[in-house]
Amino acid sequence: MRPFHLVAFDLDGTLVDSAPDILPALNQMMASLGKAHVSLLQVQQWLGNGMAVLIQRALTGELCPDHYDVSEFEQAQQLFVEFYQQTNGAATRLFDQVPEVLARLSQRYPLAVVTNKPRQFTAPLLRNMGIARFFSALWCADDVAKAKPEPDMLLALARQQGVSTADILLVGDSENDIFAARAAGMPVIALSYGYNHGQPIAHSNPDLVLECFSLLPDAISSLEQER
Ligand SMILES: O=C(O)COP(=O)(O)O
Ligand SMILES: [Mg+2]
Repeated sequence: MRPFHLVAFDLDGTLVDSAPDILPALNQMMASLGKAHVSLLQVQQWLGNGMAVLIQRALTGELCPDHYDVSEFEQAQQLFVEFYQQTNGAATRLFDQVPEVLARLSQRYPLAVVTNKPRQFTAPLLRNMGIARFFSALWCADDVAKAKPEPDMLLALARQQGVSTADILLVGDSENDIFAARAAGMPVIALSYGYNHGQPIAHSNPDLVLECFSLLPDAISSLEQER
């Protein structure tokens, strides 16, 4: 039995379903550039690698956007930032049981958010969803050199909090969370309901896969028992 010292959460697809606000912002961007609309399903499959990659995926229609026009991308990014500022939080919803479980876990562990979302959208969204108060640390993609799947933000969190990465549990929804956790030497639990490029998250071999957030406290206890 070895307790965790901190629990870190991914945001999009783990705590919040944000695709319903990202979709209209992306489609306003596409319309402004004279391009065809994208679908909710596409957005759900393209989320997870941060804002720049999401925009490149929308512009090319491809998950691995090798070739895109750099000046069109820069214009698109400015447009997306402007439009997402207006939609961020409007239709985004917390997944089932998120505030209840965070309230319970926060009695026991310091909690953190580690997200590929830019900070300018993350901080207001956490406040708007009423969950900012549960977190004592926040690391976003633009706070570090490389976003997840690189481990930069997980290592920065561990350094900042003076906690070994092996004593931090990451909770995420995407292979990017699993790869980052593995590279940082962190145990990781995955939620199966989030965004993972249309693939089952079990394929990325997290320590545990859960179907709903309410199962988290018991799952954390069982991982602690096995350590
Ligand atoms: O912005 C994204 O693409 C995903 O953000 P996340 O790391 O909170 O899932
Ligand atoms: Mg996510």
